[in-house]
Amino acid sequence: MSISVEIKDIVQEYPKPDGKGVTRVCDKISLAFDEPGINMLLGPSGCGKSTILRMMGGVRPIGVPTPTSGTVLIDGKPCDGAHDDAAMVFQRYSNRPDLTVRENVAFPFRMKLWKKKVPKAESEKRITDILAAVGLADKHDLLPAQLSGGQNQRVALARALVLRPRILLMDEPFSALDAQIRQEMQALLVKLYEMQPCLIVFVTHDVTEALTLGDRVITLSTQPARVADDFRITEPRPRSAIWARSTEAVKMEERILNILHAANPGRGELTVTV
Ligand SMILES: Nc1ncnc2c1ncn2[C@@H]1O[C@H](COP(=O)(O)OP(=O)(O)OP(=O)(O)O)[C@@H](O)[C@H]1O
Repeated sequence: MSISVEIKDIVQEYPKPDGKGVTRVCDKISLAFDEPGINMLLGPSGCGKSTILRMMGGVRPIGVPTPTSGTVLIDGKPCDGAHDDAAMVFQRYSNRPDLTVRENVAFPFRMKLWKKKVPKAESEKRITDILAAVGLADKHDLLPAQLSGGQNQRVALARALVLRPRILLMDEPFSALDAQIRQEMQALLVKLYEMQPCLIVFVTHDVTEALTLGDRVITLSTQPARVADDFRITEPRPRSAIWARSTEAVKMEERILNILHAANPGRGELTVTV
């Protein structure tokens, strides 16, 4: 699987709520991703992480030019609107309450584009396979209200991955889950990534989550955001508790926290899970 995503000199300004002028949220952000991998994106609240993720997915807010300047290139071509290379997973799993687990996962294939692209027999097989991979084969005919938060997030993950996206954009997907379920979901994500490698960009406020999952950790500064730090982690996954307490990991943790604290002294939503 080959993939290249380049974010070049992105500036994003949004109109101020009182209508007087604009707020610059992102200031000349440049990032390049040229291989499958799990890329963690951290930064103080409001620095524009979701904005960047949406831009990569070609999702545009109504009435605001996005980006204000700069470009996002996918395989060298400008991404200036919705495209079918990326799938998104959000903190709120946004499953349709009136559809069963299987129908929710099948939902993308109802869209004309995917109906045309993937023959019915193939889409049915993919749905069955991904439901098994996320551990929901026996729950396929339940409704979202009959599932736990973790199970609902499994449905959302399955719905994103059933399309076999080259880019998976994840916006704090596990932050509403309790610690144990979150760890299970992290392990599941790694398993799914190994089965089907793609370019994952994963927004989190949790430094431990970044060090547990990331091949690469990118930290943004406060608004207007710039890339403050960008490093790789070569330790193979799954990463042990011994590694998490190693000098290498502790230094990485301090490196991230120093930037976040400098950006946001005394407040923010930082978490370190022990
Ligand atoms: N469509 C919009 N119109 C106006 N302002 C917006 C719009 N979208 C985002 N913003 C503002 O831009 C800033 C960055 O928002 P964004 O959600 O990208 O940040 P974030 O880093 O993901 O935040 P958090 O960590 O709190 O989720 C915020 O101040 C937000 O209010």
